[in-house]
Amino acid sequence: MEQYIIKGGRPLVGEVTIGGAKNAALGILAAAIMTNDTVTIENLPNVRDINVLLQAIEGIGAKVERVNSNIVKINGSQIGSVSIDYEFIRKIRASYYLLGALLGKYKKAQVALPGGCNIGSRPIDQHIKGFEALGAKVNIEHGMIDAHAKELIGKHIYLDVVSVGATINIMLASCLADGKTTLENAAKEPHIVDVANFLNSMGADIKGAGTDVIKITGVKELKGSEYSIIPDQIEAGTFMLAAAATHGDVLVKNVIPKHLEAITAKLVEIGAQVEEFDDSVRVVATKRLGHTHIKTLPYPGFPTDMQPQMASLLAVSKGTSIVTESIFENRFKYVDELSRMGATVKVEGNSAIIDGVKGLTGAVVSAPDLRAGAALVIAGLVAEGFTIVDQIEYIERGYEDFDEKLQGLGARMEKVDIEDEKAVKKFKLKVS
Ligand SMILES: CC(=O)N[C@H]1[C@@H](OP(=O)(O)OP(=O)(O)OC[C@H]2O[C@@H](n3ccc(=O)[nH]c3=O)[C@H](O)[C@@H]2O)O[C@H](CO)[C@@H](O)[C@@H]1O
Ligand SMILES: C=C(OP(=O)(O)O)C(=O)O
Repeated sequence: MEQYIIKGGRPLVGEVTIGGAKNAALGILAAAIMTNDTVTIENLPNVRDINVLLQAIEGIGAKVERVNSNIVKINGSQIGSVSIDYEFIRKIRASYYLLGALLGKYKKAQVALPGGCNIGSRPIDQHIKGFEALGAKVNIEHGMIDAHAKELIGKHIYLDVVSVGATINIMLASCLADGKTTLENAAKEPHIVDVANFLNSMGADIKGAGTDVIKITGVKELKGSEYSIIPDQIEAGTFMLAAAATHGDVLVKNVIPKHLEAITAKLVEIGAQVEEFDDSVRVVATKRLGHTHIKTLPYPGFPTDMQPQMASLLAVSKGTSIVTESIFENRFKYVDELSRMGATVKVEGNSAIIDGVKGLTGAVVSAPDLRAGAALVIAGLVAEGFTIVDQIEYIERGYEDFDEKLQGLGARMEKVDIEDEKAVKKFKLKVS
């Protein structure tokens, strides 16, 4: 087990390059097994969730060749099983995409119920509603979802809630169905568009991704493709907020500035400077920033996956901010940890009321989930003294080389073994 040790109090300065989007990559890897040809995927983030999904795909017989840490070739022609029952697959959310992909290709699939971050109850009724509308029978037994159909037939499907996962899953299953599927009240996140673009590059016929009505005309088969995944909006946003919180000056490279608008707008509102270039953004903060109110919403609203990191920034900004979480009911688990570092935050219902303090002090804290973990690292970078963040396996689910990228911006932090007291002492000596 590893942990981060951080000596805070230094502005982040320099350039950082953002990797491929985890949440697009998960849908794309599942889609890749839907053809019997070879698919090459570039700009794949080398993070834990992706590696778990690749192992699952290999486990059912697909050929997975890692060309390097960010390029993979996948061939799904030898898939011998449609049953994914690995203990580890339950740890990731996106295992559910194998349901849509296998159901679309083989008209049957059995996948363990998904895991992912424990940020709320996270039902999958809309995925099931979509599969059933296409003609599948879906049963849940012994922790497994079983879906099968004689044939899948395109339908008009209206999602009762805007769901990223259900939108992608229904796109996956319906692109090999007979006839046309119209998906209304679809999610519009950039990763939805990326998965649709990838499927179209394989020969699918999907129109309207990025709007709330997606039309999918089924095709007989999909073919091989070479595809590069879009940059990770959330990784980029995390570095933008870390730059602002530490009063730094960071050029965040390899991004699509349009995808970052909700974050940029809030940063500008509280007094940071944000300069947009073609494929990078520069964030500069020279003084303590101001307060604002945030409400998480589906894209293009403020992303729930940026809510904890924004709370860390507002915890050290001037004035009172209110952060309202409207997507998941249990996404404030980091608040107690932030309070241990001196933040003044009170949770009332689905809002956190943050009274900004001048500074934080380092403490030993635990990452309760992926983005909350990133938020605690931001707090540690700001805090006076040493912060230890443990349970970093959550952070590594979604951030590639997080410690190394932050070190590249001047952060004094290291990843050390939790048992290795000498390493902690050595780090403390080095930075004192
Ligand atoms: C792997 C992945 O891409 N994860 C992202 C995905 O999660 P995920 O796909 O799980 O999130 P959804 O967009 O599906 O969830 C949105 C809301 O809809 C509800 N809901 C969802 C499905 C369903 O069948 N029934 C239902 O009620 C959820 O409880 C939640 O309140 O989108 C979330 C919202 O942007 C992000 O925080 C996650 O990082
Ligand atoms: C919540 C997240 O991931 P998952 O849906 O895989 O738990 C996330 O990426 O912030």
